[in-house]
Amino acid sequence: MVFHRILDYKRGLDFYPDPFFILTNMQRPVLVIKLGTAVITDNKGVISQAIIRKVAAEIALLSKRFRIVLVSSGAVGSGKSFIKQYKGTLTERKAAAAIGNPILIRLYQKHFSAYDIPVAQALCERVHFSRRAQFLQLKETFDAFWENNIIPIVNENDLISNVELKFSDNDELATLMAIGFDAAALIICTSVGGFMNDKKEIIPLVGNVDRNILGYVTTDKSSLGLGGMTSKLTFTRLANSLGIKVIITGLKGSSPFSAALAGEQGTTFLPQESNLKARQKWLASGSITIGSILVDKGAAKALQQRRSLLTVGIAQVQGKFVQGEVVQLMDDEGVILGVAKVKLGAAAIKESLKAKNVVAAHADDIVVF
Ligand SMILES: N[C@@H](CCC(=O)OP(=O)(O)O)C(=O)O
Repeated sequence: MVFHRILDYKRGLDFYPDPFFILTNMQRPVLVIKLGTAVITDNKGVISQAIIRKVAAEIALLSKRFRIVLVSSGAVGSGKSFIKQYKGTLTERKAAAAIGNPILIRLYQKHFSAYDIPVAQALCERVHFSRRAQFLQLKETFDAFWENNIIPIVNENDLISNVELKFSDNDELATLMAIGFDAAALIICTSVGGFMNDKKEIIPLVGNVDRNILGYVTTDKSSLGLGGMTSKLTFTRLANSLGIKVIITGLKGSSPFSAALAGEQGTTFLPQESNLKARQKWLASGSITIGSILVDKGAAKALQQRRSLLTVGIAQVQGKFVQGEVVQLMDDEGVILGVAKVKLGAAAIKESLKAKNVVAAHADDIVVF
């Protein structure tokens, strides 16, 4: 009976079990919350203590019902004033992040300690997701955090991330976390408070991130962070296609995350049914922005029929990737069809574009969304 109720809860998040019922660690679904730089920064460009206090208060409550992963940007913003004549070069950003991360984590430590909740810092790199063994280690450590009521606070390990190996932004990192942990929901907090239509009204519910929805995207983004709405929607689409609910929202009101989960605030993007196994989900989430392969109509059809990808069906190769890496597959209009772990690197594919029987990715290593 109890097990049945929890499963309902995980699937829909519409059904809240008795609040006095104590959930064991594994019964609590995973909830990933991502805070962008702009949303935690005040109008003087400083991380706001009042906002961190409010976030800590609500997460302290939610942590009784969920295993929380808090992905927080703000390291570069917290550290850049220490760099003389900061211009935002990659090296300066790395230095600023290394200075800012402990400042940021001290703030979280201070405000979570009011609820006797310790925080742990997890600085992640792309390799933690693109190598399954590394992700499984990260997973074990996070289980230890949750068993001890510790909140993991995740950010990119900016100091040693060079351009090619960087996450595109923390929206990507949060999405990879949500997919890797098969989260019940991913909440992405932005300063605009949700996804807006062309009249600047927040759309409360999106069933499918289709061309119509993508048509509302403007290229506006805050001057403080890295990720804009295009990146949010790209990752939302990926998470939805793997069965994860995404909510793009803001920090309005006293309980913004609960309001978002109840569908009262922000934009909820509904997940699709997903029968993919954990390895396939990992495959779908690994290294998704290293490169892309554009396929012709014939190859797109073959992929839908779960066949291997042959080089003859490839129209274009983008980015530098090597054998064994995971890349996006796109149709001739640039729509993402899925992902594949490639048997050949970008250069080798380009050399054999016209060859008939050269396999670029084996069917077992392809996930079509
Ligand atoms: N790792 C960087 C975050 C970069 C980033 O994605 O920022 P944002 O677009 O504000 O989420 C930092 O902590 O400043």
